[in-house]
Amino acid sequence: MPYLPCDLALSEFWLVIFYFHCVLFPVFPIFVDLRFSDVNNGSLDPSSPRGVLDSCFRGSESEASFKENTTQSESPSKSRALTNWSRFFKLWKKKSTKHLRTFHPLAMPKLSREKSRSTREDPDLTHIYNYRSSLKEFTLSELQTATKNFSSENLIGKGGYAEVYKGCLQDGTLVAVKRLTKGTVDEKTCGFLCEIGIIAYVDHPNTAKLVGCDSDGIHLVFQLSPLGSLASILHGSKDKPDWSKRYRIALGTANGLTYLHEGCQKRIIHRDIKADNILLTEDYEPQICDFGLAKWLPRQWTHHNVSKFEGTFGYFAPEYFMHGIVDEKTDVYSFGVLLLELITGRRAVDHLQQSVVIWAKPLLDSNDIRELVDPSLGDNYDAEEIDRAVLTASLCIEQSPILRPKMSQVVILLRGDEDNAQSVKESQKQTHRRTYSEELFDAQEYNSTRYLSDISRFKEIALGS
Ligand SMILES: Nc1ncnc2c1ncn2[C@@H]1O[C@H](COP(=O)(O)OP(=O)(O)OP(=O)(O)O)[C@@H](O)[C@H]1O
Repeated sequence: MPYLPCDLALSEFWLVIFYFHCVLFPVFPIFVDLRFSDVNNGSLDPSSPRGVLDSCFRGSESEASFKENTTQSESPSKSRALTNWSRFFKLWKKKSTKHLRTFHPLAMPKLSREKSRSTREDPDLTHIYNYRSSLKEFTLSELQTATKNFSSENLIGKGGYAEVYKGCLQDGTLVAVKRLTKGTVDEKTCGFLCEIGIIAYVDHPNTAKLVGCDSDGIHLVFQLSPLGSLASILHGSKDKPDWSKRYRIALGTANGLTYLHEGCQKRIIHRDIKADNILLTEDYEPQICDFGLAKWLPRQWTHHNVSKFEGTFGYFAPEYFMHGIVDEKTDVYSFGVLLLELITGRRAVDHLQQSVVIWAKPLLDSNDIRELVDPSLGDNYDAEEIDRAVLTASLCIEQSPILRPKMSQVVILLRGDEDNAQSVKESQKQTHRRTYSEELFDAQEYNSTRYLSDISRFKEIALGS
């Protein structure tokens, strides 16, 4: 999977976007909304663990919020989305009562600050241990013993920033030891603190379980996920999961994301939802991992602006790659791409660098379920679950964020939970709260053709194809 390097800095990226707009779409000045929207600078919430990490990040990014504007205009894409919503409610009436065991994210207890038992001197780690007194501190030699000195036979995963080794602790517990490999010492420390600051705080059955870390700050120790990542079983093995497992993975991931967005005391945007970052327990319960790019978002901020493009091409929401905007809806978009992977069995971007969104969009619009569904599933799937998943995916990848559901609505949509149907309907009727990115898209009269063409152009530039 092509990974967009962090060194694709915003300045270079704007050159690319400038090229789009000057050469391809000269009539739309892209900066217009940035200048004319009511943008206020926010400040870091000192109570957030991100505040602890402030010094690492201050100056590299900016955050902004704006006054909400409730006016909106109809666009072809909005009416198509409304059709999707009404298709969904029709489908709902057909009734599906089959429910998988799920965890209600909002039912999870919220973490409270416990009195620090830590005597550690590092203030950042002490702060983190305040949240999770159960975290263990390992010595490097303990981790070396556990992983057979980080031998290649224990290497189970490699990402853009880290290598992950299988390990066995002295008490027999199997763990995954993530060793940060890329960057300078300062960058590694930053990455480590950023990830641990969030992963130590979250606690949900559908998020990865941190066991501890080392005192040098370059190793994170997680519970081992015996099946590895979703990417490895969906794309890397002949024994692909059947539909009921895929459905369980979709629902569990949606629950985990709902918890991050709506169930935690702080809003957490993951920013790198993809098949490689969904780990699986032996009963195919998904666990979201890799919080290296995750962000806290104070409640009063509508969005966050990034100055560096990080993440994985194929999962980027249009407002992210066009304007660097990050909010819950950028995660919803990535989840929609993940859902398409589960339905179609295709990669977000395949070896021919074809995007699953570009491939699936016409089929989603014509509701061509037969063509969409992974041929390897044959007819072995629950048609109602597939219908719900297809509709949910098409809503999640809407180009305009306002038309994408919130993650809690995604859970309701996927479950086909009749009891909550009314509340989703009601929330759809409510006045839409416009986000900054929606203003941008309306101003540009962004349409489906331009959306697909921008994705294609971006793909060409990012992947050099
Ligand atoms: N707890 C775990 N159990 C089993 N395998 C794991 C575990 N954690 C990570 N892995 C494997 O290691 C891979 C890389 O891990 P991770 O995504 O955390 O690294 P990263 O360098 O931060 O990746 P990215 O490039 O996406 O930022 C995962 O895709 C997965 O295959």
